[in-house]
Order: sequence, then C-alpha cells, then structure tokens
Amino acid sequence: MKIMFKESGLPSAAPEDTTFRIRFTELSAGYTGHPVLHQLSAAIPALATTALVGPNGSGKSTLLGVLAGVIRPTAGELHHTGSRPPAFVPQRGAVGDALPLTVRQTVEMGRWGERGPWRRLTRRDRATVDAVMDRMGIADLAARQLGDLSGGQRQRALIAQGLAQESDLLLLDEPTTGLDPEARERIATLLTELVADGVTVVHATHDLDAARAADACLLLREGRLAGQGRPGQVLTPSTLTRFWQPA
Ligand SMILES: Nc1ncnc2c1ncn2[C@@H]1O[C@H](COP(=O)(O)OP(=O)(O)OP(=O)(O)O)[C@@H](O)[C@H]1O
Repeated sequence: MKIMFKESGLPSAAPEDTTFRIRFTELSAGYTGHPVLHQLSAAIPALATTALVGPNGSGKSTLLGVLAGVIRPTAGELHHTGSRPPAFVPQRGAVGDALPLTVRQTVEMGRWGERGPWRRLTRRDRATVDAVMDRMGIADLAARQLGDLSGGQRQRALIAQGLAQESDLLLLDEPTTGLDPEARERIATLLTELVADGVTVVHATHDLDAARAADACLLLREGRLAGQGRPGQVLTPSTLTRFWQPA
C-alpha cells in the first residue's frame, strides 16, 4: 500500500498530472475483521466538486476516511497532488451537540493542526478564523453556543472549521443531511463558491440534487465502484431505480 503526496515534507513521487487532486488505484480498506472497500480505482478532479453516492453502507464514509488519512488502506495506491493535508468535516452527528463550545471556539479548533491544542492563536490565526467565518456567513454567530444553532448554521460552522485549516481539499460527510431546502441550497452555493476560490470539494451525500449539481460523481455499491463520471452519466434513471428501490 502506498500513499503519496507531492510536496513539502511529505513523501513525493506523485504523477505530474495536475488535473486530479487525488487518484487511487486498486484501493481496499475497512475495519478490523470487516473489509469494506474493494479494489477501487478512480480520480478526484482538482478544483471541482465530486459527490460520493451510493446506498446506506456502500462505503462512502469509509472512502472519505481513507481520503482524509484517518483510515489506512489495506491495499492499493493513493496519490495526492496537493501540498497540504485535507480538511475533513465529519457527519453532523459525529460532533457532540452537548459540547460547551462557542461558534468561534469551534472554528478556532481548525487552527490546532498548525498551533497545537489550547495554544494561544497568533494574529494570523485570528485573521484566518475571521475570514472563514465571514466566508461562511457566521461572523454574527461567533459567541453563540454550537449546540444552540440551527442545523444549517451548525453545518456552516463545521465547514468554517475545515476551511480554517487552509487546505485546498475539503472532505465533507453528508453536509446537507437533515437540513431544510433553504439551508441545503445555501450550503450548495457556498461549496460552489469555494471551488471558484481554489478548493477541491469531495462530499458524501444522499441528496440527489446535491449529487447532480456536482462536477463529478463516484457511485459506490457494496464497497465497489459502480460508476464514475459526470453526474448525468452516472445517475441515470435506470441506475437510480436499481440502486434506490423504494422499500
Ligand atoms: N467503525 C466501524 N467499525 C466497523 N465497521 C464499520 C465502521 N464504520 C462503518 N462500518 C461498516 O462499514 C460499512 C460501510 O459503512 P460506511 O459508513 O462507510 O457506509 P456509507 O455508504 O457511508 O453509509 P451511510 O450512507 O449509511 O452513511 C458498513 O457495513 C458499516 O456497518
């Protein structure tokens, strides 16, 4: 198993093709005694939005975990062309509602990778935090408790925490699940704007509208790649009927 980055203190030797941000070949991964992903080969285009879609349990979150570097592949190769580690925004439920954190403290945690936990933030750190809170439209919520926010506000705070890491690769696990249509639309617009700002976005989603709005789509089924390409090519009516039959 090989994991390769292109620059700065990380193992090099990634191919020079800059049209993709991540490429993986024959990638397998899973949990102890439970293989989940089987020999996936695909490329994630740079400066684009890629949707990971598939039925429950098909391996979307596991693949995101592998791309984020928190799950180690058991076989295959993974090439990153970016120079910074990815920023990973886990599923909403994975972040405790009861944590007594303000929105600003939540976003500041995105600087911990640079600064170390609980260290005093530098002026530059604070400027970064201010900028990403503005970007996500949550500056006026800075002093509010995370647990008191609406789902959409909370999701924007978590995305801001990811952006505070100043990565060029944002990995999001179901960023619009459980949100009302207006909040979904707002997140979708923000993600599109981030791509225009130079960020590559990968999100796992059950939201077919969000998947259709992506530039590229990877369709998973039982841990295998069942399709990749533009959403219009992958999410055809027959595929949707086969994969998402009503219960
Ligand atoms: N921490 C874990 N330990 C063991 N098995 C796990 C773990 N997390 C997930 N799994 C299993 O791995 C498989 C794939 O799960 P995963 O969460 O990646 O799928 P998913 O496509 O994201 O599903 P969903 O759409 O329901 O979120 C499932 O069988 C799941 O039960």
